[in-house]
Amino acid sequence: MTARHGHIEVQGLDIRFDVKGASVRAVDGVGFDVKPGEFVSLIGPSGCGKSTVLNAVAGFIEPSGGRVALDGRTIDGPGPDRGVVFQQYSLFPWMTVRKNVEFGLKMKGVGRSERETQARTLLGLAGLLAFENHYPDQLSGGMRQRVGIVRALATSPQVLLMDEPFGALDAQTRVVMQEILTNMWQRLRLSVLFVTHDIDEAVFLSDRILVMTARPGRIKAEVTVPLPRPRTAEMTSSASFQSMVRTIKGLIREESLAAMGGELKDGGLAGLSVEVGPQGVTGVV
Ligand SMILES: Nc1ncnc2c1ncn2[C@@H]1O[C@H](COP(=O)(O)OP(=O)(O)OP(=O)(O)O)[C@@H](O)[C@H]1O
Repeated sequence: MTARHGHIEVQGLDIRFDVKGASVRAVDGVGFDVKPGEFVSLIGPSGCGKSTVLNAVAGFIEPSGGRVALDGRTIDGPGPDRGVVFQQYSLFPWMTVRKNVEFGLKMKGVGRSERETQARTLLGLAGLLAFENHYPDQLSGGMRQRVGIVRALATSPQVLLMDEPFGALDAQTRVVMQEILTNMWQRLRLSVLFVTHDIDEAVFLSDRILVMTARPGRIKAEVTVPLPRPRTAEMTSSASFQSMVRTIKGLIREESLAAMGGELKDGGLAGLSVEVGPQGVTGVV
């Protein structure tokens, strides 16, 4: 199945925030697109503006300049064509798993039996059907986040926007969740914009990775991931996987160092030299 909708276009995106009366430039002239059915990750040093870009595509933040569009229409607010998943599980604790998934459908006016069928189909795809009548606090973190993804998918969005969705999970659960997500994505073929700090995760999941500069965030590099699909855990130890991880790590390291240099300057430490010995930093002179 080929997706025909879900083309995200970001052109010349500038975003500034007012902080204590001063204008802080978070994102500066960012441009990229996500083709229908493509999986694209945004990665970069902390504070470079990844979440800000994603929030602009979600319609939660209004751009200070530039344009964000979905299928040719300028985005001017949140909408059911975009499902969003955050790191914090935002499930309603008083609703069962299935009722949580059905919520968006109910808001759209979908009838009871159709809601139930759609929710159960997606829960089955995520391996959660046996838990449909459980409450969120009866589930593990990984299961809760799977429900969060299913809930975001329930209204059949054209685009899934994910901000560090596995950031709160332990390493093993995270790997399993990545496999589940890549399997679900392959069946549904909707466009995904995925924000992460985890380079291995970005390479494992993505068709393309956009590496951002330190703040103000721009696109520093675009890395295409040529690994075949379906992706398997074994691929992560291949030479080409590891080489991509090294390349991206190098790009982010340059930016993290640049950002720290800036912070040192901002803190009035410019001009000082750092002495580095075999045990690490030994003094500031
Ligand atoms: N609502 C806001 N008001 C003021 N400044 C903000 C706001 N949201 C973000 N910022 C600033 O914009 C910059 C980019 O933040 P953003 O959260 O997008 O970065 P990020 O790359 O997602 O960071 P991290 O990887 O640490 O989550 C940061 O300097 C942040 O402090």
